[in-house]
Amino acid sequence: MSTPTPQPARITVLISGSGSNLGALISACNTPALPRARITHVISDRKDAYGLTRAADASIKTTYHGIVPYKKKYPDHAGKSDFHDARRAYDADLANLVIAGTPDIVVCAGFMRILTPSFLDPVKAQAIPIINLHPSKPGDLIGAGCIQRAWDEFEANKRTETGIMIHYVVEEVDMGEPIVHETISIQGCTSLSDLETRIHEREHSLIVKGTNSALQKLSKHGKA
Ligand SMILES: Nc1nc2c(c(=O)[nH]1)N[C@@H](CN(C=O)c1ccc(C(=O)N[C@@H](CCC(=O)O)C(=O)O)cc1)CN2
Ligand SMILES: NCC(=O)N[C@@H]1O[C@H](COP(=O)([O-])[O-])[C@@H](O)[C@H]1O
Repeated sequence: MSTPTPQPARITVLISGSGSNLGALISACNTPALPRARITHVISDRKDAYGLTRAADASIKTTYHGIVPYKKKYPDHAGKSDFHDARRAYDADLANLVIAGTPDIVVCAGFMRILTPSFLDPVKAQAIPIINLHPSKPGDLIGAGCIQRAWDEFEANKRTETGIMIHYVVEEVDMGEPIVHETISIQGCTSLSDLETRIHEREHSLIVKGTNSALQKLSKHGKA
């Protein structure tokens, strides 16, 4: 009896912006860099994210999942500044959206929302790993705006390098186990834009390498 051909790994990608890293993943699918893989769903929290266009142009299912209806349904109470209830309801519905697509893995590629346990727990219960691209070395800069902060510290002679990493997503933001990471020298950059270009160029190969590494780990455990 012949061995059945393994089905391609199903990838869901979360985005918020241009989607150049999504584009790198789309181009890499079913090449030696990312074999037997296909992106089956792209979800954005921003309606104007150009990444949605990149996905549609590649005939990939897209969903816009915005926060505004949740903020309207759960108005802030007692001055809760970061709208806990709205965020939890948003994340619970995002988890349902993701799970319905039966992915083998979720990749955050410039997804600019902090994910709460209302998302993390249901997805983890389905044994779906979540990984994230972050423009910093492990344990260095945390959160949004890290490229700007690295540039500001370089200009203040407080650092000469930064980095990029792909890491597993856990509740503590940007503190999940690194999968792959690279150090990037800032020396020679003459502007923030220079540094952003240098970082983006290196991210596009790292996100493919990190996604493939996470999928290989899954297949070793017979999950993908
Ligand atoms: N629980 C986790 N959620 C997310 C992680 C993570 O590691 N754990 N990684 C991020 C991506 N990310 C950095 O890599 C990141 C993105 C956004 C923010 C943030 O402060 N977002 C604000 C909203 C900002 C905005 O609307 O412009 C917020 O959510 O209040 C921090 C880190 C993906 N999520
Ligand atoms: N904290 C997360 C974060 O800052 N992510 C950053 O968002 C950009 C997405 O670019 P893209 O939309 O062109 O792929 C990337 O530079 C990535 O490092």
